[in-house]
Amino acid sequence: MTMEMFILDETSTGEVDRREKVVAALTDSVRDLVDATIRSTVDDDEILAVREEVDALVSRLRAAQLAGPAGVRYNAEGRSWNWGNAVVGQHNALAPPLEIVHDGPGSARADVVLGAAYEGPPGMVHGGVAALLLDQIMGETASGFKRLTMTGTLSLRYRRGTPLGPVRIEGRIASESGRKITVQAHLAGPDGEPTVEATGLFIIPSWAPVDESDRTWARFAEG
Ligand SMILES: CCCCC/C=C\C/C=C\C/C=C\C/C=C\CCCC(=O)SCCNC(=O)CCNC(=O)[C@H](O)C(C)(C)COP(=O)(O)OP(=O)(O)OC[C@H]1O[C@@H](n2cnc3c(N)ncnc32)[C@H](O)[C@@H]1OP(=O)(O)O
Repeated sequence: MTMEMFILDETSTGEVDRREKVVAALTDSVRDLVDATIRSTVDDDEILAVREEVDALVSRLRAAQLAGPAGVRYNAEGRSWNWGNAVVGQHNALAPPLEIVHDGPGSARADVVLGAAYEGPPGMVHGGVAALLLDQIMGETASGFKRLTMTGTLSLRYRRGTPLGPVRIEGRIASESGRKITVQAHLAGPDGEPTVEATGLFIIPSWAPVDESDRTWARFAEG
């Protein structure tokens, strides 16, 4: 991976914002479709009929497609967007999506409601899903959108099961040394007691710009 993998896209911010909203609304409906599919008890004939309609809708969306994944894009105005991201992607129905709030330097949190699509043990959040969400918020905490960081090592302690439903995730930078940033985080259910605790080492890759005033990063400023 190199900086060249971040795509400079000439789309204007106004157009990005407009398109993001339109497709995000469709994505919400697809999330509903996923939940409805998991929990549906309609009869087999109805399932077959719905499948035909869904297949027809997929064909319509396939009429014009990107050649590969959505990637991370940015424009000259400083707007960046990663619509396909597995956790925060506004156009990815697999993403809850997590809306991460940056409270200040080195601190971030997110509130999300996890439904049937995120189940592992009965009625509980899948352990891999907890790791996925923690990884993203910890990566963003380390980065603060002022530098590029990648997960080096992630360590999780699952203290208790997390019930499906409302979940809060919080992360903060514990320490920094050169290109290595240690982040601590936890995930908690409605009672606020941490159910999963995490420590991660996030690394500024050797090929990434480290100078926070670097113009490359100015372009990635929160958008
Ligand atoms: C990515 C999205 C970007 C979005 C851009 C737009 C705007 C926002 C900007 C920022 C991003 C915002 C948020 C972050 C987002 C998302 C979170 C998702 C995170 C992920 O989902 S990300 C995927 C999983 N992640 C990987 O896919 C990593 C694969 N891997 C590599 O790409 C390399 O492996 C790398 C880069 C890790 C290191 O490569 P390198 O060449 O820089 O490292 P080098 O050898 O120089 O080592 C330097 C010192 O780190 C130590 N060290 C090295 N590796 C270590 C390890 N793994 N664990 C512990 N220590 C390690 C050495 O021991 C040495 O230590 P010492 O200096 O003490 O000797």
